[in-house]
Amino acid sequence: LHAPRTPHAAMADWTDCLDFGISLAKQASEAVLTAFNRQKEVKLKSSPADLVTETDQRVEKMLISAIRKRYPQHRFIGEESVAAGEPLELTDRPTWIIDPIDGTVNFVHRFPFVAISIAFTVNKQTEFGIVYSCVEDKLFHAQRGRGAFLNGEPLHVSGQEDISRCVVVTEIGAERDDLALSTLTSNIFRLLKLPVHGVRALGTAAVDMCQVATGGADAYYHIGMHCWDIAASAIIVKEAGGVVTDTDEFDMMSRRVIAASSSSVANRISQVVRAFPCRRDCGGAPGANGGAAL
Ligand SMILES: O=P(O)(O)O[C@H]1[C@H](O)[C@@H](O)[C@H](O)[C@@H](O)[C@@H]1O
Ligand SMILES: [Mg+2]
Ligand SMILES: [Mg+2]
Repeated sequence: LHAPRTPHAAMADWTDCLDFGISLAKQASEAVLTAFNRQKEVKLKSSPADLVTETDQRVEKMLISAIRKRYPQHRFIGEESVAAGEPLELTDRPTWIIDPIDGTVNFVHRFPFVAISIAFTVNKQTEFGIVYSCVEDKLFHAQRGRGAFLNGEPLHVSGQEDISRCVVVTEIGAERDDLALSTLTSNIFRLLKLPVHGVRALGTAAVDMCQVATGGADAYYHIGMHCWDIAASAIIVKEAGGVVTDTDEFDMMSRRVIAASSSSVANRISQVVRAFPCRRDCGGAPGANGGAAL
């Protein structure tokens, strides 16, 4: 059952790729910070709140070309490459899942939470994740089975089991249609009425989710994000002892996620939070879940 399904899995240790990914994330952060206070040319993607800048595109190209030069056989899923028409397909091949700037709205507004998010999968299993919160200079990373770290210090979730003692992080993404907005705002209303201690949103899914790994938040949920927003932070939460789920198994392509300090908190959130229909990023049946509980 555990025999490698492809020759790639025979190379059990991906530390060289992780170290290279971390060095690239630091390089990319320099480019993001150089542009952070400068005038930006902003383009729209899926909605008036889904922005992209030349820096997003340039950073992603830099990351992919550097990785391709070192690992020519590897595959890529990059937010801006997909936006430019590249196919979004996760295979068994070693794959880098890249969000060059997570929090582009923040980047455009100089709201100081922007991150580079890089995940790496083999046989569709995440081997490591890197989230670099550039302005904060906080490098989160995790390697499968080897723990989660913030600037080299080990991370552990809060372990909170009581939803009424939780700080919950979420995002109101780029959707501006009535169904999405009424679903998302009523989710926040129901959580606050439980009550929970607080609801927070930093404007970057990756950094939001890493707060669960630090114990600074106790849960995170999001509907409508994409695989590149959360692929890296998902393994960081899991390696910090947290739970990452959806209705059942976590499926990074489903565009729904719950990350929590404990399964009891994850279960409570899945009872309270409702989803709206989202087309899957790839694979499986088209996104169902029209407003049902997660
Ligand atoms: O900034 P990007 O990479 O586009 O990702 C954000 C997404 O676009 C928003 O819809 C979400 O609300 C944010 O949490 C993501 O970080
Ligand atoms: Mg993103
Ligand atoms: Mg992005």
